[in-house]
Amino acid sequence: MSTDIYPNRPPPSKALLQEWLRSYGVFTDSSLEICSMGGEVEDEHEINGSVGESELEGRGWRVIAKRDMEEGELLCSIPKTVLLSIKSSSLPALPSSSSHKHDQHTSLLHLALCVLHDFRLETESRWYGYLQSLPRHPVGLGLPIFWGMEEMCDSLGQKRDGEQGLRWLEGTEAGRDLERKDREGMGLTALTAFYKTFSSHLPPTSSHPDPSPLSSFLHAYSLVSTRAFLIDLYHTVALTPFSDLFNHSSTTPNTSLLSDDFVCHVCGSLATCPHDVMNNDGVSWRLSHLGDWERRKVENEVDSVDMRVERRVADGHEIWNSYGEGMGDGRLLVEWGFISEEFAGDGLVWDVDEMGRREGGDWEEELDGLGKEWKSRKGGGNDGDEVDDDDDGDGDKDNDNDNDYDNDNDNEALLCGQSKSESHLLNLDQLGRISINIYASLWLDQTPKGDESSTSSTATNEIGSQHNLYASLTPEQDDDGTVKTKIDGILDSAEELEESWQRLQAASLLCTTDDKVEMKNTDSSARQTDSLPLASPLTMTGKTVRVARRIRELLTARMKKMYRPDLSQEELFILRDNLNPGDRYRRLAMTLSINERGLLISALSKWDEWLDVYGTQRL
Ligand SMILES: C[S@@+](CC[C@H](N)C(=O)[O-])C[C@H]1O[C@@H](n2cnc3c(N)ncnc32)[C@H](O)[C@@H]1O
Repeated sequence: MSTDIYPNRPPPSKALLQEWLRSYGVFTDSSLEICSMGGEVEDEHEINGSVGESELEGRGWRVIAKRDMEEGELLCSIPKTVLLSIKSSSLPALPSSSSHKHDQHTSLLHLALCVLHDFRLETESRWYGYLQSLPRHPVGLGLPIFWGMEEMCDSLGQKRDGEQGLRWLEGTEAGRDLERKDREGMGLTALTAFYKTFSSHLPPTSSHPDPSPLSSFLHAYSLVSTRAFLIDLYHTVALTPFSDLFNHSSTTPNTSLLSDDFVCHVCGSLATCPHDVMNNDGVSWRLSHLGDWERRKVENEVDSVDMRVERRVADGHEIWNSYGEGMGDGRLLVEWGFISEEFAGDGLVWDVDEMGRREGGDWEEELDGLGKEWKSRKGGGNDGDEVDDDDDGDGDKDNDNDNDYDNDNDNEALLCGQSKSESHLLNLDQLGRISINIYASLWLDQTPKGDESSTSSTATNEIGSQHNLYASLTPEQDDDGTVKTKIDGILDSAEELEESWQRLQAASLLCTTDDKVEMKNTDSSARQTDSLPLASPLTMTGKTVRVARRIRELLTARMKKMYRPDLSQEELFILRDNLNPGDRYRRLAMTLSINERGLLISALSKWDEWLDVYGTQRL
């Protein structure tokens, strides 16, 4: 099945795009070269090696610097009059429908309808020179939401590949994201319903007198969802010609989109306009936050979307944009149809309700308190605002994996602090460390001493017990008899855990395997007298040990949710490496799954090592 987009037009042409950009006054630095992404061997295999250059050009572009480019240089400047948005499209306004509320998601759907309208106008559209350059294959651009969907597949083989790919996404961050999208009405059902409601609203054109199939709308939606940017209060999301040619890097982007968003929401003017309300100084309230010089500038300049070099690029290297901070592969796959394996973002995430907590209220307030206290115990200070200055000058995506967590310099630790992107997140970070938020949640679930019978370490329903303990900061008596607040109790326990882990690590470096075995079999109090660091472990409080066991269960349960959890990493690698060249979706999904399993395995091995020594203590 295919779309009815440009059925009789030539393949995407770079020359036509460049001519169109020039004619609409788009500035691009002369040292930027638009190159095809389709030249990879993998792609050639996919279409049996029988492709010409023009066909490859339909598979997407990237931008290369043809000289060294320094910080601050202007890469491109796109007048906002060139943007394709709901406001600029010639599609007549949609009738208001009570069943479709107006939010960012419906804006994307609406914009997709506008784009389809302009596709249907073919050469009569003012954006033809731009739209003809956009990728046409695969239909739906290979976004997982369409994997296995008959209308979006070129062949039975592709359908099977998509269906299998979806299985491999089970239990992964991408799989969870797809489920969430569906739950929140942003899945395939919602897209199909939208098109069913509004397709009759697309006017017939001379090239397309008949309605377009659903696949055309879904393809237009994929283009919008993978290349539209949030611009300003007037356009909201829009397609921005040329700016959308830059690929994404999560770790070392060279540039980002710059747009003044404080335009008039009625007419889009950046300069003072008749819709503005003036303050006592005769200045529009909308522009009153600007200094005199900046105000004069916005009153006189052409309003544009700009991109500047923010990290130097070396001659011959690709220029990477940032589609957003802290983007992990799960999200990249679901929203943009690719993975970068840069291991950025928050790692693996658990939902609040999976942990038996409720969003908002006491829980989040107390997490704020916990985060603050954790920071101050770890020495405050570094809020992670420091500039990443490790640029080695080659502009390469060197995988330097910035630490995304406040005050956590110990990569080997068992625990990490709160995520900078979302302080309430319950996650296992990219370094295999459990967040203090998860630790706190499980710590609170431990039944107070005296009711040990219900704290079996294997009872899975322990996650989910809602004690509402966060509601109180009242001091209480802990396992060891001391009286402390909940937050102090949690952090003392976390510190106790980390200290014991550090001793274990130090001991592992110094001891032979025999020593370790001996230690495992020795009563902890007896070990205090030995001279090696290994032989001087702390005596853990029972609650800390119980939490450690629950963390182990949490990690194991997550692993079991994945497709074929019985396979080892080695077996998975062999399976993946033996896939047919055309099994693109399966390869992507398996790679994501293998990487997430690797993270779980590395975290599990740390907790196993710790429990091997401390888990045998009598609780
Ligand atoms: C805004 S466009 C970027 C330009 C695009 N390559 C093109 O052909 O015009 C976003 C799409 O580019 C591709 N892309 C972006 N960054 C990528 C990366 N790091 N690796 C592979 N593909 C990438 C994905 O297909 C994504 O949906």
